[in-house]
Amino acid sequence: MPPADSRRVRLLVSVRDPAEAALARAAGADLVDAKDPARGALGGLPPDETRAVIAAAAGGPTSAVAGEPASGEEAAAMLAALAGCGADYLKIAVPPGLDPAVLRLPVVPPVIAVLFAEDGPDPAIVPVLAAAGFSGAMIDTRVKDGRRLTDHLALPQLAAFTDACRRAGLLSGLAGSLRLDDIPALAALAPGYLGFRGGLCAGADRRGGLDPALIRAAARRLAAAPADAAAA
Ligand SMILES: O=C[C@H](O)COP(=O)(O)O
Repeated sequence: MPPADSRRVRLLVSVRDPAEAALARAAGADLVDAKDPARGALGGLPPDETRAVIAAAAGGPTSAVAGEPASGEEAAAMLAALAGCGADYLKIAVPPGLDPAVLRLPVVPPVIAVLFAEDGPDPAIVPVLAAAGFSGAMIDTRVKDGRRLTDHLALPQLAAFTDACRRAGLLSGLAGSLRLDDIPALAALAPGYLGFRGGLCAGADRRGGLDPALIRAAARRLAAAPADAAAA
C-alpha cells in the first residue's frame, strides 16, 4: 500500500479463495484482502488457504484477516498463525474492552486495527492504536444485515475518524456493506481505502461470487472521485 498520506483512495476487495484473488486483481482491486465471508465480518481463512490466496493476488498489495480476539493472548496467537502467510498487512478486530496497549504486535507484517461501527468508535482511540504499534485502523460493520456503514455512523463522525488517522500517521479504511453509490461521499473523506465484499458480489450476497464488472465499476468510480476533495 502507499503511504498513509497518499491522496488517491484505494479499493480493497475481500476474497475467499485463490480464484477470486486473481479475478479481483485483474479487475482493478488495489488491495486484495483474504477472508472467509461465511464466517462473519472478520472471519479468517486457515493459514494454508490464506497463503494460497495471497500468492494468487501477486502483482499488488494484500491483506489477511486474523480474526476477532477476545483477549490479548488470543490476538497474539491469531497474528502469529498468519505471520508467514505473505500478506503485506494483517487485520485484526480491536473490540471495546480490549486494551490496545496489551497487544503484542509483530513488527512485520504491519497490522491494521478493525473497529466496528455498531460500537460507535471514538476517534480518541486512534492515537492509542498508533502508540500500541498499529499501522492502520479501519471501521467496518459487525453485523451484515444490509445496513451500510453510514446507517450506523454519520459522515462527520467518519470524517473525524479519517482525520484522526491522518494526524496519527495511520492508514485508514472504511467498509461495511458499501455499495457503488457510497463511493463519492466516502472518498471525499480521503480514507486510505474503501473496503468491499457484498456490494461487489452478484445480488449483493457477500457469500456469493464476486462480479468482475462491479469491481471494475468501483475502481472507475474511485478513480473519478474528486482528487481535490482528498484532505492533505
Ligand atoms: O474489509 C471489508 C469487508 O470485507 C467488507 O465486507 P462487506 O462489504 O460485505 O461489508
